Formats: sequence, structure tokens, C-alpha cells
Amino acid sequence: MNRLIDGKKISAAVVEQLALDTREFIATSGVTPGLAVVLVGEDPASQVYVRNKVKQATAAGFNSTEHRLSADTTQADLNALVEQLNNDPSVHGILVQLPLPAQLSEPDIIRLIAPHKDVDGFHPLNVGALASGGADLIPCTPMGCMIMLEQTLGDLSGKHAVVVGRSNIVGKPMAALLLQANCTVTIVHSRTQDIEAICREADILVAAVGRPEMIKGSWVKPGATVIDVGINAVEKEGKRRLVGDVDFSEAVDVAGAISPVPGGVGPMTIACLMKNTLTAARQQMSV
Ligand SMILES: Nc1nc2c(c(=O)[nH]1)N[C@@H](CN(C=O)c1ccc(C(=O)N[C@@H](CCC(=O)O)C(=O)O)cc1)CN2
Ligand SMILES: [Mg+2]
Repeated sequence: MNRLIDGKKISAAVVEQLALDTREFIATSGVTPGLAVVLVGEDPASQVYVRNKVKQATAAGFNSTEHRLSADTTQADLNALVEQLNNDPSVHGILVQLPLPAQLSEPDIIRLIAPHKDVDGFHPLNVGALASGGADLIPCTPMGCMIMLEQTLGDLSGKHAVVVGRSNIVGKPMAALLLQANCTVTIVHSRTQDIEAICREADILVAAVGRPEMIKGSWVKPGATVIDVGINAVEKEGKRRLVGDVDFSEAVDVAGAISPVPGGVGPMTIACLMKNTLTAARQQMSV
């Protein structure tokens, strides 16, 4: 029996609970969580994501500020903004929307964000904490995938999870979280030999490579749970469409449960950003 893992529905429930938790936090601490979102340049997809983040933060009961910088911003100007936000006590969470224009360094700006305000969980200190099993601020997309997996499968212990892709934002933290949940974890990537055969062994298959419909139905073990992280814009029959890294029309007939694109992991990413913002605010008020 196939099951669709509905990211829209699951994320709506996460956000609903979060709004209640936020109300309680504000009532007891007298502090409203503050989220600062930084967007450099005019990338149309990034503009949509940032708009959604600000909208959802406001709906959750946070103070949310959007900081827009022009595409030709210098590293010094971006650094100055992040330093200012680091020093602003009304801001509990900071995120710089990625990708950045070519003249700017992503690793440098990620390192500059105060680790306790790093609601993306990308700072090396938070990455290290995740690797050693004690992180509070976890990258939003992998956190969203874990919520979807746990709601679908319950205990993940002993399952063979295969993660396709090794990015810092998704693949590596995803593998760390699956390991923490007692899965047997394999990461495959562009240099792996016979990816297909390894994927076919997966009880849990997480696709995060950024290659449209790369994973075919024949790569999926019957009954496996498939989480598709890819969001690829392609042209089909003259129309722009979004597809995942999994060939959904094939995989849906083989998988036990599968997340769609759109409406799968994407909405979970933003819901988990809200969770991290409340976590960051809680921690900052308890010190
Ligand atoms: N600083 C960060 N930058 C980026 C992150 C991130 O977590 N932090 N992740 C991605 C982009 N992203 C959030 O920032 C994101 C991408 C997609 C979605 C989403 O809801 N997608 C919808 C489809 C939207 C559409 O129609 O275009 C879906 O999948 O249903 C949310 C967040 C890279 N940058
Ligand atoms: Mg790769």
C-alpha cells in the first residue's frame, strides 16, 4: 500500500504546535523571539523562500525582520550587517539565505554568525555538536526529513538508510541524524560505484543530489520509504515544472511511502526554521 508523505500537512501541524509553544514562551519570559533574515541579490527562488520565512515567522508570533542587500554587496558590508545582528539582543535567530552572489564567501559568513543565533545550524560549532550527538540547532531540511520519517515509520532503529548526496546543508547532517536514530547509514555520491544497487538495499532512501528525476523506480526496494529533497525546475511540454531527484511517477508504484515535490520536504524546511528560532530564543533567555 503506497502512502504519500504530505509535507504540507505535517508542516502545518508542526507550525500550529510551535505557535502555541511560542505563546507560552512569550507569556513566561516576556520576550518575543526575533528572527533576522538576510537576502543578498535578486535570485527569484530565494526571494520566494525569504518571503515565506518572514511570513511564517510572523504567523508563529515572532518579530521578524528582512534585510535586503544588493547583488554587488561586498563581504565587508555583509559582515558588518551580521555583526550588527549578532550584537542585537532582540534578534535570537539569524540566517543568510543561500546561495550568495559569487563575490561573497559562504563559509566566511557562516562562521561569522554567532553560533547560538545560527538557526540554519550551519556554523562549524553546531556541525560539530551534531556530529557528536548533542546539537540544539540542527539544519532545517534534515530535521524536517527526520520528522517525516519518524511520523511514517515510528522507530527507525536498525533500518538501512541510504543518503544520496553529501552536501553540508543536507547529505552530511542527514546521515548524522539517521545514525543518531540508530540506522545503518550509507552515503553515496557522484564517485560511488553502482549507486543503483546500493539504493536498492535501502529501507530508507533520502535523495539530495540536485539532479532531476535521477532515481528511477528500479532503484527503489519494494516497500522502502523514499524522501525526496530535490527541488529542480525543468521544462516539460513547454511549461516550467518542479520535480524532485526521484522519478516520482515510477517510484510511487514501488515505494511503501514517498514524499512528493512540491509539497514534501520544502514546507518542512521552513517549519523547522521556526522550531530552531524558538529553541535559540529559549536558550538565550535561560543564560
Ligand atoms: N540559509 C539557507 N539557505 C537555503 C536553505 C536553507 O535551509 N537555509 N535551503 C534551500 C532553500 N530553502 C530554504 O531556504 C527552501 C527551498 C524550498 C522550499 C519549499 O517550500 N519549496 C516548495 C516549492 C516552492 C516553489 O514553488 O518554488 C516545495 O517543495 O513544496 C522551502 C525552503 C537553499 N537555501
Ligand atoms: Mg554529490
